[in-house]
Amino acid sequence: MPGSPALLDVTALSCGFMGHAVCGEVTVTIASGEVLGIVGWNGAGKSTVLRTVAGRQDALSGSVRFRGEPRQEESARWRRAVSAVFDDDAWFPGLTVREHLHLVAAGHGLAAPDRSVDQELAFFGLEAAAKAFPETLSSGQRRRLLLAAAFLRPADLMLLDEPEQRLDPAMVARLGERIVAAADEGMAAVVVTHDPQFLTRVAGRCLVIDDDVDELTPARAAALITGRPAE
Ligand SMILES: Nc1ncnc2c1ncn2[C@@H]1O[C@H](COP(=O)(O)OP(=O)(O)OP(=O)(O)O)[C@@H](O)[C@H]1O
Repeated sequence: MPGSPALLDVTALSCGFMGHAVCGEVTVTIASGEVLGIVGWNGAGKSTVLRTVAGRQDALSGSVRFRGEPRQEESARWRRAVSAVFDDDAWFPGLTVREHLHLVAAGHGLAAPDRSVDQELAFFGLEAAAKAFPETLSSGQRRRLLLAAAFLRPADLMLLDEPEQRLDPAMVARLGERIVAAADEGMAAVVVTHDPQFLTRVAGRCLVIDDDVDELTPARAAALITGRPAE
């Protein structure tokens, strides 16, 4: 809508530890329906930036605004709107895969929780593991469970840190389709990835994180991280 605020407005955000920035300042605006990729070498600061945007660690300086207002990481409004997947899975050891998803469905007040949970179990190929406890899952199955929980709940914005990690190629392709479909319905996403194919499949724009932070097209960013010239 003309004149309406961006969904997410990141301005001169400096991210790091103990007062030291790990990368250049980030300034970017994201609208509903946009998918922003983030790439960069190991240790460049991608996860630190995503965690800072999410409010999981304090910014050194700069701001993050959500729907035109300062993002308050502890507010129910922000947590209701934002679904995040980081590499820090934590489970209730006594709950099965299905029960974890039911917990998420109940927490977000889904109208038809049984059907929604069944759909995500099917989409993420977890039907056979529905009665398993997390500790008995493979690392890829645990990642599938994290993603199933993230997609089960409603979200206006998804923050995904290397979501393709540990997934088999068929699941990576399905995940890409799922992100694109969600964006087509208005969800915005920020996706950190090392996978050039996945990047160009899902992202409409891309930030390259380094001492300076630049915005490139996903095709150019994919060429950069694979070390070949862009076509
Ligand atoms: N808790 C921490 N305390 C201090 N420094 C940290 C901490 N976590 C990460 N760092 C440092 O911050 C820098 C950026 O780390 P970050 O995890 O954001 O990189 P990344 O781009 O996501 O890397 P990768 O591609 O390997 O996942 C690295 O030099 C890392 O050693």
